[in-house]
Amino acid sequence: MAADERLRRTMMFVPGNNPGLIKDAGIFGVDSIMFDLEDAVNMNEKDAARYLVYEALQTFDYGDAELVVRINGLDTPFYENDIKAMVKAGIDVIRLPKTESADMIHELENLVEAAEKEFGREVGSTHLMAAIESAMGVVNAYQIASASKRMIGIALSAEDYTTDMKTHRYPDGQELLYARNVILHAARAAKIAAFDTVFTNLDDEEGFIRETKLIHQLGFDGKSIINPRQVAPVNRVFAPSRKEIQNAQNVMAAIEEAKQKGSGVIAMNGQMVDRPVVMRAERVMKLAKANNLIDAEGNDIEE
Ligand SMILES: CC(=O)SCCNC(=O)CCNC(=O)[C@H](O)C(C)(C)COP(=O)(O)OP(=O)(O)OC[C@H]1O[C@@H](n2cnc3c(N)ncnc32)[C@H](O)[C@@H]1OP(=O)(O)O
Ligand SMILES: O=C([O-])CC(=O)C(=O)O
Ligand SMILES: [Mg+2]
Repeated sequence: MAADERLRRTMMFVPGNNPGLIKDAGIFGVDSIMFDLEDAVNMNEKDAARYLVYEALQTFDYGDAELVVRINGLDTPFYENDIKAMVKAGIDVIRLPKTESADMIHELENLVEAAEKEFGREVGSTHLMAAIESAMGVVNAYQIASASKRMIGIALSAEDYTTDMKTHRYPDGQELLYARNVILHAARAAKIAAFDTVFTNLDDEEGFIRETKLIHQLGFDGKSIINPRQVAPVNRVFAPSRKEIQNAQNVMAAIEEAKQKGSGVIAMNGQMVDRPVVMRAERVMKLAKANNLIDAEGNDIEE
Protein backbone atom coordinates (compact mmCIF):
# COMPACT_ATOMS: atom_id res chain seq x y z
CA MET A 1 0.00 0.00 0.00
CA ALA A 2 1.35 3.46 -0.85
CA ALA A 3 2.51 5.30 2.28
CA ASP A 4 0.15 8.25 1.74
CA GLU A 5 -2.93 6.02 1.28
CA ARG A 6 -2.74 4.37 4.68
CA LEU A 7 -5.10 4.96 7.55
CA ARG A 8 -3.07 5.56 10.68
CA ARG A 9 -5.59 5.84 13.51
CA THR A 10 -3.72 3.65 15.96
CA MET A 11 0.07 3.28 16.30
CA MET A 12 0.70 0.89 19.19
CA PHE A 13 3.93 0.87 21.20
CA VAL A 14 5.23 -2.65 21.77
CA PRO A 15 8.22 -2.85 24.15
CA GLY A 16 11.15 -4.27 22.17
CA ASN A 17 12.33 -6.39 25.11
CA ASN A 18 9.08 -8.33 25.58
CA PRO A 19 8.87 -11.46 23.38
CA GLY A 20 5.26 -12.24 24.37
CA LEU A 21 3.95 -8.82 23.40
CA ILE A 22 6.05 -8.79 20.20
CA LYS A 23 4.72 -12.17 19.09
CA ASP A 24 1.05 -11.25 19.50
CA ALA A 25 1.20 -7.61 18.41
CA GLY A 26 -0.49 -8.41 15.08
CA ILE A 27 -3.76 -9.74 16.46
CA PHE A 28 -5.33 -6.53 17.77
CA GLY A 29 -6.17 -4.80 14.48
CA VAL A 30 -3.92 -1.77 14.97
CA ASP A 31 -3.10 0.25 11.86
CA SER A 32 0.60 0.53 12.81
CA ILE A 33 2.70 -1.56 15.18
CA MET A 34 5.56 0.42 16.75
CA PHE A 35 8.33 -1.69 18.25
CA ASP A 36 10.11 0.36 20.87
CA LEU A 37 13.87 0.25 21.35
CA GLU A 38 13.91 3.53 23.31
CA ASP A 39 12.30 4.39 26.62
CA ALA A 40 10.40 1.12 27.21
CA VAL A 41 13.76 -0.72 27.18
CA ASN A 42 16.32 -0.64 30.01
CA MET A 43 19.89 0.43 29.19
CA ASN A 44 21.23 -3.07 29.84
CA GLU A 45 18.75 -4.63 27.39
CA LYS A 46 19.30 -2.38 24.37
CA ASP A 47 21.29 -4.92 22.31
CA ALA A 48 18.98 -7.81 23.24
CA ALA A 49 15.87 -5.80 22.30
CA ARG A 50 17.33 -4.83 18.92
CA TYR A 51 18.14 -8.47 18.23
CA LEU A 52 14.67 -9.59 19.33
CA VAL A 53 12.83 -7.09 17.12
CA TYR A 54 15.11 -7.94 14.18
CA GLU A 55 14.32 -11.65 14.57
CA ALA A 56 10.58 -10.96 15.01
CA LEU A 57 10.51 -8.99 11.76
CA GLN A 58 12.00 -12.03 9.95
CA THR A 59 9.70 -14.52 11.65
CA PHE A 60 6.17 -13.23 12.26
CA ASP A 61 3.47 -12.24 9.79
CA TYR A 62 1.92 -8.96 10.95
CA GLY A 63 -0.61 -8.87 8.09
CA ASP A 64 -1.47 -5.44 6.72
CA ALA A 65 -0.20 -3.48 9.72
CA GLU A 66 2.42 -0.86 9.02
CA LEU A 67 5.64 -1.76 10.87
CA VAL A 68 7.38 1.06 12.69
CA VAL A 69 10.33 1.04 15.07
CA ARG A 70 11.17 3.77 17.57
CA ILE A 71 14.96 3.78 17.60
CA ASN A 72 17.14 5.27 20.31
CA GLY A 73 17.90 8.98 20.12
CA LEU A 74 20.83 10.57 18.30
CA ASP A 75 22.43 11.42 21.65
CA THR A 76 22.82 7.74 22.59
CA PRO A 77 25.43 5.09 21.67
CA PHE A 78 22.68 2.84 20.22
CA TYR A 79 21.03 4.57 17.27
CA GLU A 80 23.53 3.62 14.55
CA ASN A 81 23.17 -0.09 15.26
CA ASP A 82 19.40 0.35 15.56
CA ILE A 83 19.20 1.92 12.11
CA LYS A 84 21.38 -0.75 10.47
CA ALA A 85 19.45 -3.65 11.97
CA MET A 86 16.02 -2.20 11.21
CA VAL A 87 16.84 -1.24 7.62
CA LYS A 88 18.35 -4.70 7.10
CA ALA A 89 15.10 -6.22 8.42
CA GLY A 90 13.07 -4.12 5.98
CA ILE A 91 11.11 -2.03 8.48
CA ASP A 92 8.49 0.28 6.90
CA VAL A 93 9.08 3.35 9.09
CA ILE A 94 11.78 4.55 11.51
CA ARG A 95 10.49 6.88 14.24
CA LEU A 96 13.11 9.22 15.65
CA PRO A 97 12.42 10.24 19.25
CA LYS A 98 13.18 13.67 20.74
CA THR A 99 13.56 15.36 17.35
CA GLU A 100 14.50 19.01 17.61
CA SER A 101 15.71 20.07 14.15
CA ALA A 102 15.76 19.32 10.43
CA ASP A 103 19.49 18.52 10.80
CA MET A 104 18.62 15.55 12.98
CA ILE A 105 16.37 14.21 10.20
CA HIS A 106 19.17 14.76 7.67
CA GLU A 107 21.59 12.81 9.86
CA LEU A 108 19.06 9.99 10.19
CA GLU A 109 18.39 10.01 6.47
CA ASN A 110 22.11 9.74 5.59
CA LEU A 111 22.52 6.71 7.84
CA VAL A 112 19.35 5.10 6.51
CA GLU A 113 20.48 5.59 2.93
CA ALA A 114 23.91 4.09 3.69
CA ALA A 115 22.22 1.09 5.32
CA GLU A 116 19.84 0.63 2.37
CA LYS A 117 22.87 0.49 0.05
CA GLU A 118 24.80 -1.84 2.36
CA PHE A 119 21.91 -4.32 2.69
CA GLY A 120 20.60 -4.16 -0.88
CA ARG A 121 17.34 -2.38 0.00
CA GLU A 122 15.81 0.01 -2.51
CA VAL A 123 17.09 3.52 -1.75
CA GLY A 124 14.17 5.60 -0.45
CA SER A 125 12.06 2.61 0.61
CA THR A 126 12.48 3.21 4.36
CA HIS A 127 10.14 5.93 5.52
CA LEU A 128 10.78 8.24 8.46
CA MET A 129 8.76 9.98 11.12
CA ALA A 130 9.69 12.24 14.01
CA ALA A 131 8.47 12.48 17.56
CA ILE A 132 8.44 16.03 18.89
CA GLU A 133 9.08 16.03 22.62
CA SER A 134 10.40 19.50 23.53
CA ALA A 135 9.84 23.22 23.12
CA MET A 136 12.67 23.32 20.53
CA GLY A 137 10.98 20.54 18.55
CA VAL A 138 7.68 22.45 18.51
CA VAL A 139 9.41 25.67 17.42
CA ASN A 140 11.07 23.77 14.51
CA ALA A 141 8.08 21.55 13.66
CA TYR A 142 7.60 22.60 10.03
CA GLN A 143 11.35 22.35 9.25
CA ILE A 144 11.32 18.86 10.75
CA ALA A 145 8.15 17.82 8.92
CA SER A 146 9.50 18.98 5.56
CA ALA A 147 13.14 17.87 6.06
CA SER A 148 12.95 14.81 3.80
CA LYS A 149 10.81 13.18 1.12
CA ARG A 150 10.87 10.07 3.29
CA MET A 151 8.87 11.74 6.08
CA ILE A 152 5.38 10.27 6.55
CA GLY A 153 4.43 11.96 9.82
CA ILE A 154 5.24 13.82 13.01
CA ALA A 155 3.98 12.97 16.47
CA LEU A 156 3.52 14.84 19.70
CA SER A 157 5.15 13.07 22.64
CA ALA A 158 3.56 14.75 25.62
CA GLU A 159 5.25 12.94 28.49
CA ASP A 160 8.70 14.34 27.64
CA TYR A 161 7.23 17.57 26.25
CA THR A 162 5.41 18.50 29.46
CA THR A 163 8.57 17.72 31.43
CA ASP A 164 10.55 20.07 29.18
CA MET A 165 7.86 22.74 29.63
CA LYS A 166 8.05 22.43 33.44
CA THR A 167 4.44 21.33 33.71
CA HIS A 168 2.63 17.99 33.64
CA ARG A 169 -0.46 16.56 32.00
CA TYR A 170 -3.88 17.76 33.15
CA PRO A 171 -7.24 16.16 32.34
CA ASP A 172 -8.38 19.06 30.12
CA GLY A 173 -5.16 19.07 28.04
CA GLN A 174 -4.80 22.90 27.99
CA GLU A 175 -1.04 22.53 28.46
CA LEU A 176 -0.88 20.71 25.08
CA LEU A 177 -3.13 22.94 23.00
CA TYR A 178 -0.35 25.06 21.48
CA ALA A 179 1.92 22.10 20.67
CA ARG A 180 -0.98 20.12 19.18
CA ASN A 181 -1.94 22.99 16.90
CA VAL A 182 1.64 23.72 15.81
CA ILE A 183 2.29 20.05 15.06
CA LEU A 184 -0.95 19.77 13.11
CA HIS A 185 -0.23 22.84 11.03
CA ALA A 186 3.33 21.70 10.35
CA ALA A 187 2.13 18.27 9.26
CA ARG A 188 -0.64 19.61 7.07
CA ALA A 189 1.65 22.21 5.45
CA ALA A 190 4.20 19.46 4.72
CA LYS A 191 1.39 17.11 3.58
CA ILE A 192 2.24 14.35 6.03
CA ALA A 193 0.37 12.72 8.91
CA ALA A 194 -0.06 14.10 12.45
CA PHE A 195 -0.18 11.79 15.46
CA ASP A 196 -1.28 12.62 18.94
CA THR A 197 0.49 11.37 22.04
CA VAL A 198 -0.09 8.41 24.38
CA PHE A 199 -2.66 8.42 27.18
CA THR A 200 -1.09 6.49 30.00
CA ASN A 201 -3.92 5.91 32.52
CA LEU A 202 -5.40 2.68 31.20
CA ASP A 203 -8.17 2.65 33.79
CA ASP A 204 -9.51 6.08 32.79
CA GLU A 205 -11.45 5.09 29.66
CA GLU A 206 -13.67 8.17 29.87
CA GLY A 207 -10.61 10.47 29.89
CA PHE A 208 -9.08 8.54 26.99
CA ILE A 209 -12.24 8.91 24.87
CA ARG A 210 -12.51 12.63 25.76
CA GLU A 211 -8.90 13.20 24.61
CA THR A 212 -9.42 11.14 21.44
CA LYS A 213 -12.54 13.14 20.53
CA LEU A 214 -10.58 16.36 21.00
CA ILE A 215 -7.68 15.34 18.75
CA HIS A 216 -10.09 13.95 16.14
CA GLN A 217 -11.92 17.28 16.09
CA LEU A 218 -8.62 19.17 15.71
CA GLY A 219 -7.75 17.05 12.67
CA PHE A 220 -5.12 14.51 13.77
CA ASP A 221 -4.79 11.31 11.72
CA GLY A 222 -4.48 9.15 14.81
CA LYS A 223 -2.88 8.51 18.14
CA SER A 224 0.09 6.71 19.61
CA ILE A 225 -1.32 4.09 22.00
CA ILE A 226 0.22 1.76 24.57
CA ASN A 227 -2.32 -1.03 24.95
CA PRO A 228 -4.73 -3.08 22.81
CA ARG A 229 -7.64 -1.89 25.00
CA GLN A 230 -7.21 1.53 23.37
CA VAL A 231 -7.77 0.33 19.78
CA ALA A 232 -11.57 0.02 19.71
CA PRO A 233 -12.29 3.40 21.37
CA VAL A 234 -10.02 5.22 18.87
CA ASN A 235 -11.60 3.44 15.91
CA ARG A 236 -15.08 4.30 17.24
CA VAL A 237 -14.22 7.99 17.56
CA PHE A 238 -12.74 8.04 14.05
CA ALA A 239 -15.66 6.11 12.49
CA PRO A 240 -17.97 8.31 10.42
CA SER A 241 -21.67 8.47 11.33
CA ARG A 242 -24.37 6.99 9.05
CA LYS A 243 -25.32 10.55 8.07
CA GLU A 244 -21.71 11.38 7.09
CA ILE A 245 -21.47 8.15 5.09
CA GLN A 246 -24.76 8.84 3.30
CA ASN A 247 -23.55 12.33 2.42
CA ALA A 248 -20.21 10.97 1.16
CA GLN A 249 -22.00 8.36 -0.97
CA ASN A 250 -24.15 11.13 -2.49
CA VAL A 251 -21.06 13.25 -3.19
CA MET A 252 -19.30 10.32 -4.89
CA ALA A 253 -22.39 9.65 -7.02
CA ALA A 254 -22.75 13.35 -7.90
CA ILE A 255 -19.11 13.74 -8.91
CA GLU A 256 -19.33 10.58 -11.02
CA GLU A 257 -22.30 12.15 -12.82
CA ALA A 258 -20.33 15.38 -13.29
CA LYS A 259 -17.40 13.45 -14.77
CA GLN A 260 -19.74 11.75 -17.27
CA LYS A 261 -20.77 15.25 -18.35
CA GLY A 262 -17.13 16.31 -18.61
CA SER A 263 -17.26 18.70 -15.61
CA GLY A 264 -15.31 18.84 -12.34
CA VAL A 265 -18.07 20.58 -10.41
CA ILE A 266 -21.79 19.88 -9.90
CA ALA A 267 -24.58 21.03 -7.59
CA MET A 268 -26.07 18.54 -5.12
CA ASN A 269 -29.24 19.65 -3.30
CA GLY A 270 -28.26 23.23 -4.09
CA GLN A 271 -24.76 22.68 -2.63
CA MET A 272 -21.66 22.97 -4.80
CA VAL A 273 -19.60 19.77 -5.00
CA ASP A 274 -16.00 20.32 -6.06
CA ARG A 275 -12.54 18.86 -5.37
CA PRO A 276 -12.22 19.62 -1.59
CA VAL A 277 -15.72 18.25 -0.96
CA VAL A 278 -14.84 15.10 -2.89
CA MET A 279 -11.56 14.71 -0.97
CA ARG A 280 -13.43 14.86 2.36
CA ALA A 281 -15.98 12.35 1.04
CA GLU A 282 -13.19 9.98 -0.05
CA ARG A 283 -11.72 10.07 3.45
CA VAL A 284 -15.13 9.33 4.99
CA MET A 285 -15.53 6.36 2.60
CA LYS A 286 -12.07 5.06 3.52
CA LEU A 287 -12.82 5.30 7.26
CA ALA A 288 -16.25 3.71 6.74
CA LYS A 289 -14.65 0.78 4.90
CA ALA A 290 -12.06 0.34 7.67
CA ASN A 291 -14.88 0.14 10.22
CA ASN A 292 -16.86 -2.36 8.07
CA LEU A 293 -19.72 0.10 7.66
CA ILE A 294 -19.62 -0.09 3.85
CA ASP A 295 -18.35 -2.74 1.43
CA ALA A 296 -15.57 -2.45 -1.17
CA GLU A 297 -18.06 -0.97 -3.69
CA GLY A 298 -19.15 1.69 -1.21
CA ASN A 299 -22.58 0.20 -0.38
CA ASP A 300 -23.96 0.06 3.17
CA ILE A 301 -23.32 -3.00 5.33
CA GLU A 302 -26.20 -3.40 7.78
CA GLU A 303 -25.20 -3.56 11.48
C1 LIG B 1 6.24 7.74 27.50
C2 LIG B 1 6.55 6.62 26.57
O1 LIG B 1 7.61 6.52 26.02
S1 LIG B 1 5.26 5.52 26.24
C3 LIG B 1 5.99 4.25 25.25
C4 LIG B 1 6.72 3.21 26.03
N1 LIG B 1 5.82 2.39 26.77
C5 LIG B 1 5.39 1.20 26.31
O2 LIG B 1 5.79 0.77 25.25
C6 LIG B 1 4.38 0.47 27.16
C7 LIG B 1 3.49 -0.45 26.31
N2 LIG B 1 2.44 -1.06 27.09
C8 LIG B 1 2.64 -2.05 27.99
O3 LIG B 1 3.77 -2.51 28.18
C9 LIG B 1 1.44 -2.60 28.72
O4 LIG B 1 0.25 -2.30 28.05
C10 LIG B 1 1.29 -2.13 30.19
C11 LIG B 1 2.52 -2.56 31.00
C12 LIG B 1 1.18 -0.61 30.23
C13 LIG B 1 0.02 -2.75 30.78
O5 LIG B 1 0.11 -4.13 30.63
P1 LIG B 1 -1.04 -5.11 31.15
O6 LIG B 1 -1.37 -4.71 32.57
O7 LIG B 1 -0.61 -6.51 30.89
O8 LIG B 1 -2.27 -4.71 30.23
P2 LIG B 1 -3.56 -5.54 29.90
O9 LIG B 1 -3.94 -6.42 31.04
O10 LIG B 1 -4.59 -4.57 29.41
O11 LIG B 1 -3.14 -6.43 28.66
C14 LIG B 1 -4.10 -7.17 27.94
C15 LIG B 1 -3.42 -8.04 26.92
O12 LIG B 1 -2.79 -7.23 25.94
C16 LIG B 1 -1.39 -7.49 25.88
N3 LIG B 1 -0.71 -6.20 25.72
C17 LIG B 1 -0.73 -5.18 26.61
N4 LIG B 1 -0.01 -4.13 26.12
C18 LIG B 1 0.45 -4.52 24.92
C19 LIG B 1 1.25 -3.87 23.96
N5 LIG B 1 1.71 -2.62 24.14
N6 LIG B 1 1.55 -4.53 22.83
C20 LIG B 1 1.11 -5.79 22.64
N7 LIG B 1 0.33 -6.46 23.52
C21 LIG B 1 0.01 -5.82 24.65
C22 LIG B 1 -1.05 -8.14 27.22
O13 LIG B 1 0.07 -8.98 27.10
C23 LIG B 1 -2.31 -8.91 27.51
O14 LIG B 1 -2.29 -10.11 26.74
P3 LIG B 1 -2.90 -11.48 27.35
O15 LIG B 1 -4.35 -11.19 27.53
O16 LIG B 1 -2.60 -12.48 26.27
O17 LIG B 1 -2.17 -11.71 28.63
O1 LIG C 1 5.40 9.42 21.85
C1 LIG C 1 4.69 9.35 22.88
O2 LIG C 1 3.49 9.73 22.93
C2 LIG C 1 5.32 8.75 24.09
C3 LIG C 1 6.53 9.49 24.53
O3 LIG C 1 7.66 9.17 24.24
C4 LIG C 1 6.32 10.70 25.33
O4 LIG C 1 5.14 11.08 25.55
O5 LIG C 1 7.32 11.29 25.74
MG1 LIG D 1 9.22 10.31 25.14
